Formats: sequence, structure tokens, C-alpha cells
Amino acid sequence: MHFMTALRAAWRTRNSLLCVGLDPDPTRFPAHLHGQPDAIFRFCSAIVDATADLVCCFKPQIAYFAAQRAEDQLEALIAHIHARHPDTPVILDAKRGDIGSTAGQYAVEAFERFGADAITVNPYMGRDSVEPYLDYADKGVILLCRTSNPGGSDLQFLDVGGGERLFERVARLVADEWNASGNCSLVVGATFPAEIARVRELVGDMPLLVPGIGAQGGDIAATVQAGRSADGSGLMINSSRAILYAGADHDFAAAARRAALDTRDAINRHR
Ligand SMILES: O=C(O)c1cc(=O)[nH]c(=O)n1[C@@H]1O[C@H](COP(=O)(O)O)[C@@H](O)[C@H]1O
Repeated sequence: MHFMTALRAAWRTRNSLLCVGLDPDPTRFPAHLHGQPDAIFRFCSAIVDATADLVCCFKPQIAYFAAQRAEDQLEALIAHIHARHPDTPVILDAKRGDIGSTAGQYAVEAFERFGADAITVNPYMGRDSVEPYLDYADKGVILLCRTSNPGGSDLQFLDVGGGERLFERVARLVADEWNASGNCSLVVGATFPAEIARVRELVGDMPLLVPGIGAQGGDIAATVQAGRSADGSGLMINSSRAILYAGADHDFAAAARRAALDTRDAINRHR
């Protein structure tokens, strides 16, 4: 199924704009998982099973798996989500960006090896570096636009002519030229609601991936009010650490569920 079709269905049937980010840090796992060879899979799959009915998508971050030599557990985790929660799309957060021939390999890795439904991509090497992902017309291509980190302003705020800032150019380029298959989305940080509103103005109802609530302190009300589309959806609002590490004991998955429920409801109050 097309990523956007699955996402829209999940927004509707789950009544949720929440994306749970899977950023597994073994030093923060509950004690009973320490030293277990498949601890990352066990931790993440427990969170997934406890929260799947509350989310519109999951977003595993590849660095947390690669750093622990655990790509096999990432493969198993995405296969687990597809098998147990087939209506929940998976975004592989990899923020790739390279020349076309290498990007082609990254696209195969994300979509064919890992079976992701969408990938985050850095657009700053230009169209030919993004095309190999766009060629998978039913997969989501989620391009960095206005990132949540403070240093995002260093480059993304540069005036590229006539008062237009670089992140605005990215938004316009993606909406007007790169989105021919309707499979593009943009990353805009929850820490910058004014820019979320600006991007929404530029891209119509294109879905936005919005990280930065929870651990990074972004304001949920301001994020939703700035970013919702005309029908009150249009957002994948990511929270990782605040949900994953809500509990630190045997009941960590139940604690994550409570945190996810609270976050989903807080988002829905402002739609
Ligand atoms: O592409 C992303 O997901 C992303 C973009 C961005 O601008 N800021 C950002 O925090 N992220 C990711 O979103 C997640 C945020 O995690 P928490 O701060 O723990 O909720 C991490 O996996 C980041 O890599």
C-alpha cells in the first residue's frame, strides 16, 4: 500500500497524530534486559505492542541499531511491526544524502532490506540525490526542511534571495517539483512553531513529520495549531525518549503506553 494511503488510514482509524520514535539506548533499558543478546528487539517490540493502537506510525532511528551492531534486530523489529500491526506504517529515520548511485543503494537498504514504508532524507545535495528514493513511488520520502535542533538555523535560515530562507526554498521545491508521485513529506521541528506554520502555508496539506515534543521541550498546543491541515490531521508528531523511558522497570511497556496515551490525547485536544 502507498505510504500516504496507510498514513491517512491510520490517522483516521486510530484517531492519532502520534509517531512513537524507536531510539533504543541499552544504557537506559530496565535491568532485566541488560546483557541479553536480543535486548534491543525485546525492548522495542514490547513498546510497539503496547502502543500500536495509539499511533499513526513508528519511526526507528537506524543509528541506535547500527551503533550496537544490531541491524539484524532492526530488520526483525520492522518485520514484527508489519506482521503484528500491518496497518501501522514504519519510517526508517536514516537522514541519508549522497550522490545518485550511492543513494540508490541506500534506497534498496531502506525499502528492500529493512522493509521500511518511508525514509528520512537530507535534501541538501539536490534533486538527483533524492530521485532514487522518489522512484519508489509508493514509499514515503521525508525531507529535512526546518530541523528541531538549535543549530538548524545556521544554514536553514540563510536568505537565498528576495528574503526567502533556505528552508522555505526546500518546502517550495518539494511541494512544486519533487512531489509528482505524491510521496513526499517534510521534517519541521516542534521547537519552531512559527516555521511549522510557514511551511504549512507553503505546502498545502502535505504531511509533516514533527519531532521535538517531549525530551526536546516543544510545545504540543503550538505545534498542532501551527501545523494541522484543514481537516485537523496532516502531522506525524514524534516523541521518542519521553515515551520509551517513561518507566525503568519490568513494567516499562505499560509506562510507555500511559505516556503515549497522554501524548496522543494532548495532541487531540488541540486539533
Ligand atoms: O528526522 C527526524 O526524525 C528528526 C529531525 C529533527 O529535526 N529532529 C529530531 O529530533 N529528529 C529525530 O527525532 C527523534 C527525537 O527524539 P526525542 O527528542 O527523544 O523525542 C530522534 O530520533 C531524532 O533523530
